[in-house]
Amino acid sequence: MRIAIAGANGRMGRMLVEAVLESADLELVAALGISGSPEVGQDAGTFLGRDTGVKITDDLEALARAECLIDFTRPEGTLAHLQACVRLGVKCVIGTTGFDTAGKHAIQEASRHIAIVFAPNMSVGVNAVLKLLGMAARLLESGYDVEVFEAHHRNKVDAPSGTALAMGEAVASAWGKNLEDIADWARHGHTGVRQDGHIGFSVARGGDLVGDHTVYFCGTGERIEITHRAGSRATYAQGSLRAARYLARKEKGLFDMQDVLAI
Ligand SMILES: NC(=O)C1=CN([C@@H]2O[C@H](COP(=O)(O)OP(=O)(O)OC[C@H]3O[C@@H](n4cnc5c(N)ncnc54)[C@H](OP(=O)(O)O)[C@@H]3O)[C@@H](O)[C@H]2O)C=CC1
Ligand SMILES: O=C(O)C1=N[C@H](C(=O)O)C[C@H](O)C1
Repeated sequence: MRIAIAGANGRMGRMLVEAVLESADLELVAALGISGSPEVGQDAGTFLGRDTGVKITDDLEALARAECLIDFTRPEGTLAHLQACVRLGVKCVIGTTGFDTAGKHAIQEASRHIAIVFAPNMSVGVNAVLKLLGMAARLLESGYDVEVFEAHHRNKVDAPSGTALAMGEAVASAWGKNLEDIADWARHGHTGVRQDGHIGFSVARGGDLVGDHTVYFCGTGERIEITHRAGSRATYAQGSLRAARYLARKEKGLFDMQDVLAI
């Protein structure tokens, strides 16, 4: 399968370039960077000391060479790339987080024309946790306060993480609620007592932390903690390649990692 990678000089982009180069069934055919970035014009494998023959380019027409784009950039970048994918008939794996409602709607709209996997976390472990959370939330609906905590590296720009939001949504949906209606996004000063049935969020940023998520179910005299810790971005890269291979069999439609993993 012919793969393009957007944000090829980013943290995830580099993991993906390396993972594609190491896989026997995938071929790197294009690497996108943004205009003005010092890496544009360099070989996509320069950071590995390798010559791949694929130069990082800011020309979206390079996508025409690919069957599938893997995009871990920023919402505005992903949406621009997605327009080119629709025009050129290229499938898309979207790992970018931080979309607003209009952005999510644009992805849904694009999926009427091309096949897309869109997921805030590509790791198998996190997607298994999302399933476990639905079960825990149903068992612990009454008498338990749910709190979602996430911690990431100092360069992350969106909060709470897309994964933390998906975890909150998994609990809210098991309770038959909309997350927006029951989320406590932050607390500061005289907050008053905690409201029953709400989901609290808290966020830490520091150093090079890859990504930790914990959901607490706090009851009387006990608490349950469901935690996922990522030790390396390789887990996201491998999940993304799995998503691209899944799309090889799809013409159009919007899928998530639960679809890819059939869980
Ligand atoms: N779904 C998942 O499993 C995961 C999702 N993510 C998400 O992926 C995204 C990227 O994360 P990460 O790799 O750490 O971020 P980085 O900042 O390391 O990389 C972002 C890349 O996108 C490029 N970029 C920035 N703005 C634009 C734009 N407007 N248009 C096109 N390209 C742009 C950057 O170029 P330059 O450096 O030149 O500015 C860089 O190459 C985030 O939203 C993050 O939350 C991250 C890990 C796992
Ligand atoms: O920015 C990151 O690093 C990560 N972002 C994703 C998110 O927002 O959930 C996934 C993972 O936690 C790493």
